[in-house]
Amino acid sequence: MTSRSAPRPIGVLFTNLGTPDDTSVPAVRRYLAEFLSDRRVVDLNRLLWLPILYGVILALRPKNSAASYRSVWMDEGSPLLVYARRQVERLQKRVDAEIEQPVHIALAMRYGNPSIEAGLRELDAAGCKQVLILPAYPQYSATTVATTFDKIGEVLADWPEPPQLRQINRYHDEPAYITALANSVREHWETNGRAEKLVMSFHGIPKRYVKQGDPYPRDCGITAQLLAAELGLGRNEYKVCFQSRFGREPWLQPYLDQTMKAWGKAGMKTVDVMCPGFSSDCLETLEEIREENRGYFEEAGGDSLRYIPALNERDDHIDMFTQLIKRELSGWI
Ligand SMILES: C=CC1=C(C)c2cc3[nH]c(cc4nc(cc5[nH]c(cc1n2)c(C)c5CCC(=O)O)C(CCC(=O)O)=C4C)c(C)c3C=C
Ligand SMILES: [Fe+2]
Ligand SMILES: [Fe+2]
Repeated sequence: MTSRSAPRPIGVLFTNLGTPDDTSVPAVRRYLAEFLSDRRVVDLNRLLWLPILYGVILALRPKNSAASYRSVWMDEGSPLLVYARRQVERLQKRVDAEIEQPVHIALAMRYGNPSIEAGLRELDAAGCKQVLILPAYPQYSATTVATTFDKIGEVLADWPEPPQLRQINRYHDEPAYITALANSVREHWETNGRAEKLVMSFHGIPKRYVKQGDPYPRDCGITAQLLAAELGLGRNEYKVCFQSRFGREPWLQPYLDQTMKAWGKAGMKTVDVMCPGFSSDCLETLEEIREENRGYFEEAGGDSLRYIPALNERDDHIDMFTQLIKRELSGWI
């Protein structure tokens, strides 16, 4: 520091995927159009994909998706955004208490609002010349993390003096993250007892992306192994599955929906399902797991699928983010 004036604040851009602004069909269509036009998400040739996207998907899907969003919407808005806001609010308090230098945390979503541009402008207005990017995805995938960095680069390409940047690519094996996950499972077991199996369900991606080099399933496997070891689970006591398949090509397997149907049919009575890849509850956990997959399991003969909530604004989750930020800011603070 060359000047003796008050130190400049350091910025943290805390990001997640994004969600529609409301549950109307036009708002969901707007969100899906932005999301599904991203080449990192759907990499098909534009001449092939855009007619399918605009002619078929955006004509049909928003109506069903809007109904699903309505079933999970909270008084304050979309769960993903509500939990992300709470995380940032709590994290800001913790960072203020633990780091002497001012650190300003801004929330931004890759698609929709608050946008990446709005988040970067908020940090700029606060005087941040150094910014740490923290995508709230524990496991790296080009479809989530890389596209966030792409968007930040795209926005900053128009700025005369972009801030100095650092980025966090993943935190899939952070001891504090594994501990927080294990705590959430143990608390669930204390209240509900233990089901016959614990399922760790991760969002899927097309297998083809993995063949092209996306390391995402490796990150998921490491999280799962560390968590199983922390909980003392044997190989037959848990299973890793992948959910949220989209389109016709093969995605990562085993598929959660097929597993739930098969287990219900085979006579299993209870199953606990958690989603260690989702830092916040959202449509994919609250609707797809707690409603849709519970239906598959129970209709096939199971008694109950019990969903273990995401880490959301838990203290141990905020502790983990605080530790991560402190470590990644070393040399700046
Ligand atoms: C089309 C391909 C998709 C890829 C690849 C993909 C990867 C991916 N997504 C998440 C996290 C989330 N996805 C969410 C919703 C969602 N995902 C897709 C498609 C792909 N995701 C769609 C079309 C949707 C929208 C909902 C729907 O219409 O079914 C969400 C929830 C958003 C919310 O508003 O609550 C999250 C979170 C990860 C982690 C990931 C790759 C690892
Ligand atoms: Fe997704
Ligand atoms: Fe889904």
